[in-house]
Amino acid sequence: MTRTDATRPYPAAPPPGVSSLSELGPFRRLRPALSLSAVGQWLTVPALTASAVALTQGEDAAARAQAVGVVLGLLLLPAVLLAPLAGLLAARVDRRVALLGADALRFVIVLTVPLLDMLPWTFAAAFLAGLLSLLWTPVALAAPPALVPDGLPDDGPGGGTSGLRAAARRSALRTVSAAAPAAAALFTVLALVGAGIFDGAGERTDLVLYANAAVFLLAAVAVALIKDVAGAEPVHVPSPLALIFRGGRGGRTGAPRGLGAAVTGAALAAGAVTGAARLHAAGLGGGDAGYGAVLLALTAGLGFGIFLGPRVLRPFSRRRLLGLAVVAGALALIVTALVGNLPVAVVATALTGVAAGVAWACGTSVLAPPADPEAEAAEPVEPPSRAYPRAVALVTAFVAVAAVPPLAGALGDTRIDLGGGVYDLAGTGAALLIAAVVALLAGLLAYRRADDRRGVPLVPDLRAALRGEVYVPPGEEPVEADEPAAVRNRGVFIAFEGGEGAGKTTQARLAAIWLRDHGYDVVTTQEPGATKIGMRLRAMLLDRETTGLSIRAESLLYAADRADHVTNVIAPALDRGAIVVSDRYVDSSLAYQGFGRQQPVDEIARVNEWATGGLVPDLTVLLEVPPRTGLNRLSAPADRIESEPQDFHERVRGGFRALADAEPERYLVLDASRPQAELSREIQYRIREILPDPIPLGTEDATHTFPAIRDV
Ligand SMILES: Nc1ncnc2c1ncn2[C@@H]1O[C@H](COP(=O)(O)OP(=O)(O)O)[C@@H](O)[C@H]1O
Ligand SMILES: Cc1cn([C@H]2C[C@H](O)[C@@H](COP(=O)(O)OP(=O)(O)O)O2)c(=O)[nH]c1=O
Repeated sequence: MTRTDATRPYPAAPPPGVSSLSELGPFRRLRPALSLSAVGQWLTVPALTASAVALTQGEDAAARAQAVGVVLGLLLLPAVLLAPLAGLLAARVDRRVALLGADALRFVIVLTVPLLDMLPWTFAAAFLAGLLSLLWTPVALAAPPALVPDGLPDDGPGGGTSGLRAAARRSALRTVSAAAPAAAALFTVLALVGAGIFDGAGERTDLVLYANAAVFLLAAVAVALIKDVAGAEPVHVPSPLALIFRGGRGGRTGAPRGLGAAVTGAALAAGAVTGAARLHAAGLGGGDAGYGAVLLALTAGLGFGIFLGPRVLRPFSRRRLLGLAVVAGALALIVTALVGNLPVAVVATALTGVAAGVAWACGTSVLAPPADPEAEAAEPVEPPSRAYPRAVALVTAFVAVAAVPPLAGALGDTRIDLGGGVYDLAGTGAALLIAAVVALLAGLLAYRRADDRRGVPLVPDLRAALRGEVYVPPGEEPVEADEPAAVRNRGVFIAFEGGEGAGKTTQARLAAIWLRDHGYDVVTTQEPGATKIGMRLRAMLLDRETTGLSIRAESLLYAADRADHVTNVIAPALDRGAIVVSDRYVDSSLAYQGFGRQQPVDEIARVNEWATGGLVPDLTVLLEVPPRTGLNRLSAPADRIESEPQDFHERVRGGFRALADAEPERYLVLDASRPQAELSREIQYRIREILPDPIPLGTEDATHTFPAIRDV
């Protein structure tokens, strides 16, 4: 059996020479400095929010809520509107100067907030801090990989310079993300200390702000002490709005079905909690410490969810889990909204965080795998496959944090008479409830769109997954191999069709390589002649010496080849969960023997349905090329069919087109005169939509092997 480790391209042990990242002195020194900056960056969020609340102390609830919304919105606004500008700046300025400058400026800005003690300056500080974070983040993510020297020996997949750079990039990402719960914890501690020392809310907030400024100062000093942060190089930061505008299904981002809805739902739930947390916690008697606890629950939950995403309920489809996670997160948010108890709100928020993290992990790793993992590993900042979901998450979170607090203020507290008693629904609770319902709808939409086990009931599917099994609905148990009519497979069947020289063989091969790189069990095959009998049939069919073969006999011989092919190659592979990529299938007979030979297409379709037991591809890629262009591409002497006149090939082309037009959702029609690389990228995007989870995840535990990978 062959084991593919392609989904885990980085070896545990780095190559000799430099055996781990921690042996790189500059990297060792930079990491704590970046950690400090990142903690400062995250701490700014609750610190400035608390400042806005303290500065609006005498005002009514709506004005305070509005101030919170403005601070949070301004913190995120630069990332939404000015991302490409930050990329340009980051590319112009020396990395060390950029890191140092961002920390020093943030030190000054945060320090002046308690000194000036004015709401407009708190707002301005939020915008400026957001702007500097936008500049700092791409530089901080690009700096660690740049510290790995060129030319390290490459003694394995992912080893050497490129392997260590990828590891450094992931380490930088972890450093920045892990700082969020650390900052929330620090804020909670500072709030508790402040509450113990000071009576006034203003002084307590000042303590947090001074501490925040001090963290930035320490970070700036730490960066200043490092001499060897490499210089600048181009950093591309795509505009989130442009990405979303272009995005969606079939857009250039190639976002698969359901991903946008899922990320919107998850980010809405997380953003709404972040926006409402300060006021909601205060309403529940929690003050700043309660606020910190909610933020800690959310951020730690998110991190845990991202870790859990690929590991939880392994036999369960990740695509199903994606929508379910969003729904679960929304339900937890409803609990936060309706139950007026701080510990319950903290626990429910942790669950919302975990669910959002699981959704993110499922969405980005399974639904949007990188088209070219190696190229993405080399990306200094953001893998392109993540750019679209990240843009959706950012813009949704922006809307949520900015809109939920003023919405809560506008709704105000409501007293509902329940007959026997009264129920008090806080304004924040009502706003969270609205956000939760929208997130719930987004989750249900994502579930509908991304589900790859439609028709399989959810509860038994979940129960089986809890037992570590894949649920097989009654009546769909594996059946005898010689009965293609009853193929009950879990795999995916992709056919490549088109005229002579269209590039079917080339693209089928490239698609198979790509799929294998992602750990899928792939069987590549072709018609006619994939089996022993098939080879003899192929010889008869294509030999130019074969003369006088009747059209019906020709059709039946192709169908006979296909029947053998399905029974002995395609069906067994699909039954074991493999992805079958076939160069030609039934459509070739319909196009060549039907349209080309001008025979009744429905009769040929009937014969083929019987021969194949009705097995239809999940996706047919039709490569369209003018017959003359295609035939000119071929180098070998023309076979019996290729030697047919031009108008025969024109009819074949028209036939393929008619078949695709009749069932557009099952076809991907491409102009095959375009460059190969472009075509294969489009094919990959489309294939992603129909991919199941990498089945080895489940099977691996049971068998400790991946299903065999073989070419037929
Ligand atoms: N998009 C393309 N543009 C130009 N040449 C191509 C393209 N795709 C394939 N080819 C070339 O055309 C020839 C036929 O390709 P092949 O994949 O064997 O076609 P088919 O299997 O459809 O007959 C090969 O030499 C291949 O390198
Ligand atoms: C599968 C199939 C192929 N054909 C023809 C098309 C091709 O000319 C030939 C298959 O030869 P092949 O060399 O495999 O063609 P290509 O590389 O273009 O895919 O058989 C039919 O006429 N009917 C069919 O059902």
